[in-house]
Amino acid sequence: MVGLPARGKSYLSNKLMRYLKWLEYDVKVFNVGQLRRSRAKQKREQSGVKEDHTASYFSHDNAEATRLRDQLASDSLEMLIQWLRDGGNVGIHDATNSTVERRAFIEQRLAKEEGMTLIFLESICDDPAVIAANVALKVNMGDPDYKDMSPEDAKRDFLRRIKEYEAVYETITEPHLSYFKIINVGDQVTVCRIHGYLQSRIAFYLMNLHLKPRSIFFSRHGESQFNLEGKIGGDSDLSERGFRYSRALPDLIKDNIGDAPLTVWTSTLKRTMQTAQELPYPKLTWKSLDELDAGVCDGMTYEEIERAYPEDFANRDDDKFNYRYRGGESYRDLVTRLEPVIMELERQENVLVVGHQAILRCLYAYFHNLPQDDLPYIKIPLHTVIKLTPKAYGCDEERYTLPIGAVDTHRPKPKATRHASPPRDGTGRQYYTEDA
Ligand SMILES: O=P(O)(O)OC[C@H]1O[C@@](CO)(OP(=O)(O)O)[C@@H](O)[C@@H]1O
Repeated sequence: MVGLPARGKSYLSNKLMRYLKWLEYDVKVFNVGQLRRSRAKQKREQSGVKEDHTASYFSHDNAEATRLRDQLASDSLEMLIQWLRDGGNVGIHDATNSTVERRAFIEQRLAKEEGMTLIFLESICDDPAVIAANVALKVNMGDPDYKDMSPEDAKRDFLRRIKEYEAVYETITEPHLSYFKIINVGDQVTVCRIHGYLQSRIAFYLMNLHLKPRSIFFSRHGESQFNLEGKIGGDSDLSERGFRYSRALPDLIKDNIGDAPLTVWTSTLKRTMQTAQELPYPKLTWKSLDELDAGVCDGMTYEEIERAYPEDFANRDDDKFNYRYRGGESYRDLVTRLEPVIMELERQENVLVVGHQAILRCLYAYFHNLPQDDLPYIKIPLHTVIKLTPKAYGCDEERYTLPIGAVDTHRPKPKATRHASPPRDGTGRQYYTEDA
């Protein structure tokens, strides 16, 4: 990363990490500010010495502090390189890296490693509202740098820190470097020496980002005939209760967003289109939103599948994310199929996706950064609207359940599986961090 403090570098690092992880790359952010704070904490605990990390520490006239900061950035880079050597795919060095000299140092260090590609991502931001929001986030989110200061003093100090960086900041002009430059989070993206699939995907993703406030609504279709009969897949009509849900949905949405514009997305299957039919908004039908293809099991109940294909049934319980139905799909296949949908969801403003159980689990897991093992078991009940509001880190969530009965199609995770998932923090919320 390259950029002044409060330009959303950590925001972009974490967002990019979430996207690439969802696409199954192994990604890690190495935040130099976090390293600085954890080392200072260690020192305080061991020797009682409390380091001063107020703005003067960030002054480039302060030779000793500059040496310390360069050392931290270098140590963090070494950790990143080691992590890549151990098999990681994408390491993100989240620091200011705001001078030609610092970038040259990184370049020289990486030239010694075989098979590693270096790309800079510079975040430039001259929108005062975005900068002010980032400053407020830093000051008001209990950042350890400012835990002993009043919010006013913290803000003053942080603005001084920004000034210290402005004094030496050099935007990327080195013509030989590979880089993306992103201006005001998605308004403009410049790419230089970007090649190949992964790099192009990243460029494409950055181009579609925006910070406008908006909400994303998820609803499964109303209860279907197949849901009532416990059958999976198919293309059945809604049940009588499902149609009642489709008639009640417009008021629920209207109560929520008033006259704000909204686009409704459905799959090509009858149950989602019937659910959306009363909604007075522009609609888009996506083949990519069709439910997970259950192959030879399409139209069967879980009991029938267990009887006809006992081994498959057990394998699915054993590793539901990877299990692919005979002649059909796995959840892993769905994630690949849904990538264009995610890209478009990032670009859009208010959207209501009227989808299916498996499809909505995949989309929901992206927004909440949930691990693969948990993804196929996420609860997406019928007759419930889930509202996600993207925030600086992660999403706020509200759920609205309409009082119209429906069957429960959720099968819980069996108790003992061979691939028990390690405990992970799947909230998607990250502590707000800044530069070293
Ligand atoms: O992966 P599991 O938990 O089986 O859930 C997916 C299933 O959900 C269902 C309902 O059981 O979705 P939908 O309501 O859209 O029909 C099936 O069609 C689909 O196969």
